[in-house]
Amino acid sequence: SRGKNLPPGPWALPVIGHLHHLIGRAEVPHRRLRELAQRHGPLMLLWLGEVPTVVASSAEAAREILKTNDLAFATRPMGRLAQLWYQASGGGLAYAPYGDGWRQLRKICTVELLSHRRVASFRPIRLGEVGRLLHAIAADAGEKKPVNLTRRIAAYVFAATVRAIIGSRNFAERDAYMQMLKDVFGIVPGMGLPDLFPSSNLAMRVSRMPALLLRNRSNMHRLMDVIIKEHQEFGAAAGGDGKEEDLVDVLLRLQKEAGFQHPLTTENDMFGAGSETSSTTLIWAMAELMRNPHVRHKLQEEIRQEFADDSKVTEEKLGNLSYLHMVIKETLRLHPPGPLMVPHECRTQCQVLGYDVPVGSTVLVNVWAISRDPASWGNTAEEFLPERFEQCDKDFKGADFEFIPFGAGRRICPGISMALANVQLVLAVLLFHFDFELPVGMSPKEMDMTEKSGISTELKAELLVMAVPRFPVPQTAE
Ligand code: HEM
Repeated sequence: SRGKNLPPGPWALPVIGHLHHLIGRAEVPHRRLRELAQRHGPLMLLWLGEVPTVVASSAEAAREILKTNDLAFATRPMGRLAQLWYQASGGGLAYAPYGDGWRQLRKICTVELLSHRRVASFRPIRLGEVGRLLHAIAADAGEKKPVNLTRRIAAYVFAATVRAIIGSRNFAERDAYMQMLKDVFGIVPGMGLPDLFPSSNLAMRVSRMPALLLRNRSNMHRLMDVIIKEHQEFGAAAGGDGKEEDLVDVLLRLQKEAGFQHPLTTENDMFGAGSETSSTTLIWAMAELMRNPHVRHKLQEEIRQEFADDSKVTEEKLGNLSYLHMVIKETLRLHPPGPLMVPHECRTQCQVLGYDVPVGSTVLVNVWAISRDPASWGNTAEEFLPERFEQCDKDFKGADFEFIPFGAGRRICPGISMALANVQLVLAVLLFHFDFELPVGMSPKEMDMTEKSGISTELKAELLVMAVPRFPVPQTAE
């Protein structure tokens, strides 16, 4: 650090560095990091065990990292757990080091897998699965029992994602796969012992995470291998029977056509990044709507007016629902599923807010703190107030860095269209077909909104509601 102007931070201890400020605390890491930033400033340097970690907690700091110095921060830190998870595949897309391999995968993702055209081609899948979701809720309502929205929504998103990726609902051991994904997503990146003390073999041996990751990795790969073999044997779905290609078909085709080395390593990323984040967003949105009945009623009125003549929701008209879009933005502002984004790493010497950022340091952007900063959002920053988006035209590309739930710059989330297609549709159909109430005896103010920490930050308690059918649920074609 000699001669360097390093970012400030709280007091540190030998060996563990600043870990005592984070570990063993009741708060989830992004909340604790905001408290520290309020005392030490919008750019801090923390030693998390052996790992120098720079934490950005203001829109200005985020802009300098993700725009001004985008290239210097374009890579990801590959901790020991990520190395175990990805092994020879080199980081899938989400953890690939910046370079040709990442560029190739990223292009495939944006042009082939997650383009607007591809997302539109999955419309029949979404409609089919949304039909199942509505029927399941109608059945719960018929029996006058509470609907477990957390489970129902997670099952919808997972099924829609599985079908987009493998082309079928028939996925051997799908519940087991879903649970394995949940376990893996429960690990906060960079916070496991082996990541905090990468030079220590003892850390690797005493942590239970390596065994959990290895077990889940080999089971998930075994299941995916069966699917890939089936696709190879029976050919692409698009081969003549008029069915759209699924994502495994596309990857296999590209690998054959261009001899790519990497493509087949992205499918687990797609399952994880695609399903956990979208279902987390939907559950937070429904929880906020239950806590704020006036917002729910206003949104319901907009949706019912738009679709009154059709007696069902159609995707083509979702673009007309301006209040729905405000509700989704407000949900992602207060509850970004990745509150600390996905970690970046500093590759070359550079300055942020006038401080020198050490080469090789892990960089966390506290998106959660930034999107609740009163300097940008005023004294209502902690409230759920979708109308605030009426006055400002913030989009998801993070132009002013006050609102970056999908990140920004080169590594911005490539799945925005896919995520929004699911979130918009599910919210619109639920609120069109049903009225929702909290179970008897529970008031909106009493709802437990505690967060559960993990790669994506979910609502800790399961969301239980009473559903009352208003418009008949359509028969699905399936
Ligand atoms: C509401 C839903 C979602 C949210 C809030 C979200 C958020 C994010 C964030 C914050 C990042 C890191 C950006 C950065 O480091 O600058 C990211 C990366 C990524 N997301 Fe998403 N995401 C969502 C849905 C999806 C979906 C549906 C997919 C794909 C099916 C997806 C695929 C990815 C991938 C592959 C990356 C890594 C990109 C790279 O490193 O180049 N995400 N996402």
